[in-house]
Amino acid sequence: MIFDVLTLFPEMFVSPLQESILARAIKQGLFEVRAHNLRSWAEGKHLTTDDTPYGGGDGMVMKPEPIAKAITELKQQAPTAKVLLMTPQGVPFRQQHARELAHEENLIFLCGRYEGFDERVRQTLVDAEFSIGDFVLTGGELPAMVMIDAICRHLPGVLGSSSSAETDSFVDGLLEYPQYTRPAVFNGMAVPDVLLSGDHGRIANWRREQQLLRTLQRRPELLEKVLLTEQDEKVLDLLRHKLKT
Ligand SMILES: Nc1nonc1C(=O)N1CCN(Cc2ccccn2)CC1
Repeated sequence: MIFDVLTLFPEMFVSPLQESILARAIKQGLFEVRAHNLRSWAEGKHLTTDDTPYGGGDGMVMKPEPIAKAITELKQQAPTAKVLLMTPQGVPFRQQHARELAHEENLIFLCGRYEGFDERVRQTLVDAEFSIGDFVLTGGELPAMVMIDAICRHLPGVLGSSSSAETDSFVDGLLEYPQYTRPAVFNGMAVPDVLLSGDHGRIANWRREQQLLRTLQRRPELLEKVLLTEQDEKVLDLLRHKLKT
């Protein structure tokens, strides 16, 4: 997988990729991130990339020409690359998108600053628009890095053997169960006995119940979309009853 990023701040894509899992995966050649400065495709004495909005108003709008030139050039090397625009007006980015996008060979991320891009960029050059949440950031770089991180976890070999993206929160549509590690007692708080029992059937049931409880308490709306077994439904009825009392 090759991620191309078009940005005014390519340096923002250096240190997050020099640490931990992502750094190791890059070293192993599992994926590559190429951050390009949009200014390289700008014209004129000052290499202008933005201008004032037609119709007046505050802020600056990113000019269409440099972006069109950049995308055209990148697509010469990767004609099937999907162009993704980071914007608060985008589709809310979800785990399912991360899983699907991990199957692409090449993705091009368009990171905006200021008030965003000239609408003609969006209409003619962008394949999909994503938002990472209903809040306004200073630019599209962090959203692009968030998406790259989430997508990479689904690339073969990135998470290594010890864990898998298949057991993530949201994979089965439920929130994750609580995790514990040594010591067995910390500040007077003991690890639940079931986890020390060695009874893997009981542990699996306890973990599933904890997922259902946590999802019911924190994100009940997710339960509408989840495929639940009859056992799950029974547990949920009990939990709802307990929560009422
Ligand atoms: N939340 C988010 N999830 O994705 N992006 C954001 C986000 O807040 N921003 C701030 C505005 N930037 C500039 C901009 C504005 C409009 C159209 C395109 N670009 C983009 C990134």
